[in-house]
Amino acid sequence: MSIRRFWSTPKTLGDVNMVTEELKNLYYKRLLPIEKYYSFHHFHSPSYEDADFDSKPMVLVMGQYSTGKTTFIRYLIEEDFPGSRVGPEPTTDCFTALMYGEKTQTIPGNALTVDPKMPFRNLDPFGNSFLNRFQCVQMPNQVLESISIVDTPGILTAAKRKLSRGYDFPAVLRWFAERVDRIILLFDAHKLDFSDELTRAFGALYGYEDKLRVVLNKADRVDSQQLMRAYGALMWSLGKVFRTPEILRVYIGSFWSEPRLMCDHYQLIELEEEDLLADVRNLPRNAVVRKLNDLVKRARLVRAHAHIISYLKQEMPTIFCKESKKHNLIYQLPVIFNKIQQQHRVPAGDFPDCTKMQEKLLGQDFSKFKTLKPSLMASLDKLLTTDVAKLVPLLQLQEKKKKSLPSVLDGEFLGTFRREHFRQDPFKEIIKDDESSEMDFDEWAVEKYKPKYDEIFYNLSPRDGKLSGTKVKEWMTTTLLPNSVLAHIWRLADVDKDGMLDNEEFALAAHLIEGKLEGHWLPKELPSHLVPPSKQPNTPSDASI
Ligand SMILES: Nc1ncnc2c1ncn2[C@@H]1O[C@H](COP(=O)(O)OP(=O)(O)OP(=O)(O)O)[C@@H](O)[C@H]1O
Ligand SMILES: [Ca+2]
Repeated sequence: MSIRRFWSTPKTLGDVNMVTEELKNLYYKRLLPIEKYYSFHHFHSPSYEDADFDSKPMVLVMGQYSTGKTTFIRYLIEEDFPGSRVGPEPTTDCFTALMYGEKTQTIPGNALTVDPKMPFRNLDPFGNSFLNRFQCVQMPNQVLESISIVDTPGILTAAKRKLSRGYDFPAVLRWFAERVDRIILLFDAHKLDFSDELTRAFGALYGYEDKLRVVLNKADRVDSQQLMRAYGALMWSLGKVFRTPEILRVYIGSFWSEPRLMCDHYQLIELEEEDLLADVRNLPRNAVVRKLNDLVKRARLVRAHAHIISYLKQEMPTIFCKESKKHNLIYQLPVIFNKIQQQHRVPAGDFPDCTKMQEKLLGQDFSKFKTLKPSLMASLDKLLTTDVAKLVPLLQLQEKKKKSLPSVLDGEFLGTFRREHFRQDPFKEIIKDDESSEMDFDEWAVEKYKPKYDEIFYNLSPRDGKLSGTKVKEWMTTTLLPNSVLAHIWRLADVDKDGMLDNEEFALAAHLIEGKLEGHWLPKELPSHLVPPSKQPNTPSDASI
């Protein structure tokens, strides 16, 4: 795809910025003072900073070890990234944030937390053992121009987890879950497994179910009967840990750029892939709405928190028995939650997890807590009612503008061929037995294989010397390569962009497919020695200098 090509263009940026600026303004003016006043950051989550509002939409990829997280990311960004390792055993032991950068570089966790331009400053409290396992890889990748992606260490089964990680893994996941736009949770259809660490990690996602997309990966490795069983088991287990399993969308697929195994549900996999990629593609468009949602969610939690803290303060005796009263209050917290709900009409869903709150309260001196400050609460109510409502027309305006943009999807080759695939490796690898080719324009690298490709070409009965997209697609899909890869090959091969292939272009397509099946990378753009002779620009002699 170059996935990027389907994302909003900078034309809408003005409005996006307007809404973002307004969100920042609301946060700093209305929310932050209350957060500070009631020590919200200590209990729940660090304060937002500019970078939290300004950063690109982020996708968190998580799941049990070896479910194909790193492979999935490589597939999304259509190239390999520094430090990535793929293998059957637990391989990734780092959180890696993949972000756009002019040049490829790796920034270690400790440096990231001091960079105000990065949205990672307040990861600091997770300590050194985490920061040593956190890094950012910047690279000039087209997909990363629109989104950032976070690769996470695989979640281990109890048997594999001999050593603890040395940092609060679920808490780190929660930190990311709060800030990202999408959480992609991978399962292996072949080896479905629910460990205790996994269940604990789910706790970290509590309240962010709306961002979650579940993937049942490697679905081509099992037959339909096994797939049905795996799907059923997955839904059952998810139902036990999530409050609203029915809204969870599960995508069945095999997300990598290798040929798939032929199976009864092959077509389903293609459709699901299309759906999930469309979802990811739409993230930049929905990013502002997501930020608004998260701000509202946070404001509601802040409101509940302010009521809890001030209630506790009010119940504390001034002089005697402070400790015993404190313990009593902590014990009664569920009842207190109930009271606040009724007295102040705070919805039950706005409250934090009671057990976690009890744990946090243990170490606190309640007498230092603050009482309810009406002016702050009024400001918060204003945020939740009028201020947010004022932003809606801005969002709609933005929505309208988007629709008027010419859809880049138009004119794209065939419905399902929306993605193309490119890799960074030097293309000469593909023509490995052509080492002698010293960029000689007279010699087309595909020429010597052309007769065998011609045979296929003429067998497909071209009309007026050309094959239509539909016919070529039919033939291409017999290779079982994912559509994303085939669409990229199509883009490279249809040199004159007329939506059809002549015999030279077809030979080129077939040559690229063969190279891919042999395990070589595809080039991003067509190198000149692969451009068919009839499509070569005019002879070099009249090229201007
Ligand atoms: N769609 C797929 N179909 C079949 N095999 C796959 C698929 N995706 C990945 N694999 C294989 O599964 C193994 C694990 O892949 P990968 O290392 O990407 O997983 P991971 O979730 O990142 O693992 P870890 O948690 O250990 O980092 C690799 O051997 C990889 O080749
Ligand atoms: Ca990995």
